[in-house]
Amino acid sequence: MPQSAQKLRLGALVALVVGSMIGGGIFSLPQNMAASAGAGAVLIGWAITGIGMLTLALVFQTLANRKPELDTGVYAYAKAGFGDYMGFSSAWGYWISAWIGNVSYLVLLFSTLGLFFPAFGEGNTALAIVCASLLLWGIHFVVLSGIREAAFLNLVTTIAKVVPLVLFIVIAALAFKIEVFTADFWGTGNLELGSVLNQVRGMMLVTVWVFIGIEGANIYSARAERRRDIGKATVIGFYSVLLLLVLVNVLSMGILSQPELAALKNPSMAGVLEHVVGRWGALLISVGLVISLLGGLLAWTLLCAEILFAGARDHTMPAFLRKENARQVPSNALWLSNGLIQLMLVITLFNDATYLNLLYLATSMILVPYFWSAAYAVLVSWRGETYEQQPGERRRDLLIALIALLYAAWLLYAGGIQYLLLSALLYAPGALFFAKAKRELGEPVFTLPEKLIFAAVLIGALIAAYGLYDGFLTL
Ligand SMILES: NC(=[NH2+])NCCC[C@H](N)C(=O)O
Repeated sequence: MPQSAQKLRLGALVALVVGSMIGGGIFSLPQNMAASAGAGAVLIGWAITGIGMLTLALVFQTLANRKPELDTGVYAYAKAGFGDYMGFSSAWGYWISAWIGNVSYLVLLFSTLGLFFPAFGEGNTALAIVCASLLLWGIHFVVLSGIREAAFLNLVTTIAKVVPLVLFIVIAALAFKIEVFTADFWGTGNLELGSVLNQVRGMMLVTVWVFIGIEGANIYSARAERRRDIGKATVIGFYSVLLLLVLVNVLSMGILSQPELAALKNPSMAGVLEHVVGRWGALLISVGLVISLLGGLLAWTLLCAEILFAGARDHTMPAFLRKENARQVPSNALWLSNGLIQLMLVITLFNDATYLNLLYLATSMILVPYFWSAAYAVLVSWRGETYEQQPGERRRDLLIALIALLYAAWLLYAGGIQYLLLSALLYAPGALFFAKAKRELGEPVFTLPEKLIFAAVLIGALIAAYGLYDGFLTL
């Protein structure tokens, strides 16, 4: 929640979008992708992601231009298009995704330190969780005392993440061997991977994870100097980040084989670079990543609180989340978010959940807000209220929104039933908050269609709870 009065220009908005997309994901991409896909499937997967994410970026652009009054974040689209419960659920899902994402950042941070201090292991050992908790509460009290994101901090984290990325790409391009890349191109040599369709499905959640943050400019749209720049920044940010991601991923597959990549510890970019240049490569990536993650933790902590706070202000969320402390920090929202991060860290310890498991969960939670954003863009261009003079543009926007919607639906399918059920388990308790907010307004909680939807979520949640108890589901 950058709160200075200064308005953001195009350059600053691009930096905001790119900065919110590049956090931890790219640094672990080589292993995360190889865990489920060979080179051929990776190329197909990136093609699907390229088209799908571009249409989603364009959806955010259209909505920023056509619906300027909806500037409180992604959930406002769902609420305007599909009613209060869908709006609430989008805010709830986005918020959960944001704080589970932070849990994954903490695990990745200590996994990175684990490359040098084995006691931290993969970031989920007892020692790692204790230290992660200390860091969590350190950040908590710093934010409570009123710190905001500062331009200087952003500059430092941006340099820290971009320098190692560019260096990696240059060195990896020189070390790239086409024989390595094409050996077992379709992953048939590794029976665990399954069919090509299976491989593509398996890598989909990772590709979404690395793009989370693409909606960043929309969330801060009230602060843009020119409204048109929001959409431009989103699309420019999309292309730059896509290029970096594909290069890091594809070049790695010409350095180590799929099974070798899949066996790397995260952050796997460190392992790949170490293989080429020796130990300093791992050190360089690790230093960049640790700084990037610290910046990311701060940014997403502020955002977690901001989502609940903004929701409480327009009565989507219960009123107690509106409470601010003397320093104008939404303190209840902050305590709730970080309290749940702490709980999740403990669950991570007892479930041996890894960074990869956590990012799958964080990503499946964000699919609902993305889905409703695309659906709302379909609705806006279908109804055509703001398109009176531009039938051609309306047809184009409708087509793009439909593709984005299809992509979002494919993601729900590709993510798989396990994560759908786990998401239902996390969505269901939201109803308590929703009901509280509704009661504060003196309104009935659910409309009839919403009752049916909630019933479906509840059934999913019960199956998931039983599955976790029985052991047929894990994190
Ligand atoms: N802490 C979070 N919620 N992070 C979500 C953003 C993930 C970001 N795209 C990354 O690759 O790291």
